Amino acid sequence: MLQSSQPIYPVAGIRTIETAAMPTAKPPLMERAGRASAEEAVRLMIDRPGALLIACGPGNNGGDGFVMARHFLQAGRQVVVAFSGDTAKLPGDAKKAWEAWRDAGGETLSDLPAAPPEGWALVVDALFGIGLQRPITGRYAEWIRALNALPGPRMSIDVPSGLCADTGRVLGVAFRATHTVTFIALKPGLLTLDGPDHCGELVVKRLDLDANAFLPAPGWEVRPALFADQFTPRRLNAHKGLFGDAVIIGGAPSMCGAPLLAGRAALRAGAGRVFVGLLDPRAPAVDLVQPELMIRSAEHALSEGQAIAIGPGLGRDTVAADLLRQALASDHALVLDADALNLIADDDTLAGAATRRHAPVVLTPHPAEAARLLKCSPDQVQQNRLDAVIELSRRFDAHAVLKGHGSLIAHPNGRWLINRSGNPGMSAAGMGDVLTGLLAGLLAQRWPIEAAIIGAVHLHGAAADLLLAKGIGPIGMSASELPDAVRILLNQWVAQHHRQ
Ligand SMILES: NC(=O)C1=CN([C@@H]2O[C@H](COP(=O)(O)OP(=O)(O)OC[C@H]3O[C@@H](n4cnc5c(N)ncnc54)[C@H](O)[C@@H]3O)[C@@H](O)[C@H]2O)[C@@H](O)CC1
Ligand SMILES: [K+]
Repeated sequence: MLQSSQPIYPVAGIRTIETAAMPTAKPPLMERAGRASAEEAVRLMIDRPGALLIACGPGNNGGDGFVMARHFLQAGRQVVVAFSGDTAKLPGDAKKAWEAWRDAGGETLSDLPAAPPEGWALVVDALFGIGLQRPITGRYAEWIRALNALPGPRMSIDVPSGLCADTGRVLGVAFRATHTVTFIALKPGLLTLDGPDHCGELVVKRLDLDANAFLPAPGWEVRPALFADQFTPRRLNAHKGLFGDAVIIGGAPSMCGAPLLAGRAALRAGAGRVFVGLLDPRAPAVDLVQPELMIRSAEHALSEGQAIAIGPGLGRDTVAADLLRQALASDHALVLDADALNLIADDDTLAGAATRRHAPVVLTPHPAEAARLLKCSPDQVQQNRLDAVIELSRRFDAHAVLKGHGSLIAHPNGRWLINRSGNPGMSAAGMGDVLTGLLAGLLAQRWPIEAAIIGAVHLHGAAADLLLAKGIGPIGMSASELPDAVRILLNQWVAQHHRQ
């Protein structure tokens, strides 16, 4: 079954939904959140007898922790609650949750207790959620460090404490959960930058709310269901002309590997023919590993194909700039990667030509390339990856993909998505070239632009995940291994989709 995509809301959106839903919510949202957390915790504690520890913070995230604790107490389970704040200062709902815990006979410790000899059945982080406002210091930082050092499963309520729910940045120090139960909908910071490293397994509890009915989602999680319309089985009476021609331009002297990798990926993604236009005059006339690739001079290749990707190993000299100018003037869908992005960042005329294009443009920068395009530092891009990709798309009136864990996609219509496939095996040279080739390959087959981008980004990560599952990586996974895995997945997905 191709699972449908889940909506993603920044904190401001979650707040809007909460405010709209709260007045009429029966049972109240905090009761639902605490109960949902308890249900998830039960699953994690199967075969783990003994007490669980819940560390509660000074806001409503702490309130969820008190509700959860009460459920376990009432179910006869040993539960220890630590809360170092002043109960008189708890916000309304959290105060009620603490009172209900106290009235049920629960005790609250003002400091973290020593772990029992057999360890905790589960450690629960209910310190901070979406209300985190600044870096964590002092006692809360000490608590988080101590909790992180404990063995066994560790669960975060809503957001790992210390993680910015909008950006995935660690503010000071952050709880490292093995499991995170998040409420109402996904948040961007759980899915990109340092978010996935801190969330562990991520579960969404909607609290019986249809978030989209309160506020249309601005962003979505990437899932194959979003591009499954393109999964067409091939007719028996098919020929290569039906699957389009992809063109890859790049390969200045000593940089021919990059466009060849992209070309191989385009072939494995199903393009009928792939032209690779190389700048290096001494480049080999044939790729002996992949002789199907049609190697041409860069100039010659530009006159072929339905989709062009330019940039891998392109270099930045005047010949490269001139080729880019020609590619921008063509009527084809155009993928700009690597040095094509660097050239545009340095030349306002080229940037203007990219922005004014009628046919679609896709920018696929890594954070350093995005920084050059946005005239800021890579750190600034990483501080808020979502804002950066939206700004890139807006500034160039183009589709933009910001690479890195939790790759982000922004479309000129304002819609954005976050991809969750992929693993650290992809931190290797040539992986970006493979993504560029996949995009060109899907565009050549006339996938609509959004489906091609979402599909290529997801396939790229999913292929690496398939290799990982076979023991090929993360250490030593190489870009040349990805295209074969892409082919396996695409064929599986098409077959699966048509069995449903
Ligand atoms: N509002 C609602 O309707 C619901 C809220 N829920 C829970 O409530 C959470 C949000 O609650 P809040 O808005 O109270 O926010 P939090 O509980 O995340 O934290 C806010 C509190 O922490 C303090 N604080 C923020 N950053 C700090 C720092 N670095 N060091 C020390 N103190 C810091 C603030 O002054 C405030 O007291 C959600 O994440 C979720 O867990 C759920 O119960 C679902 C319903
Ligand atoms: K938390």
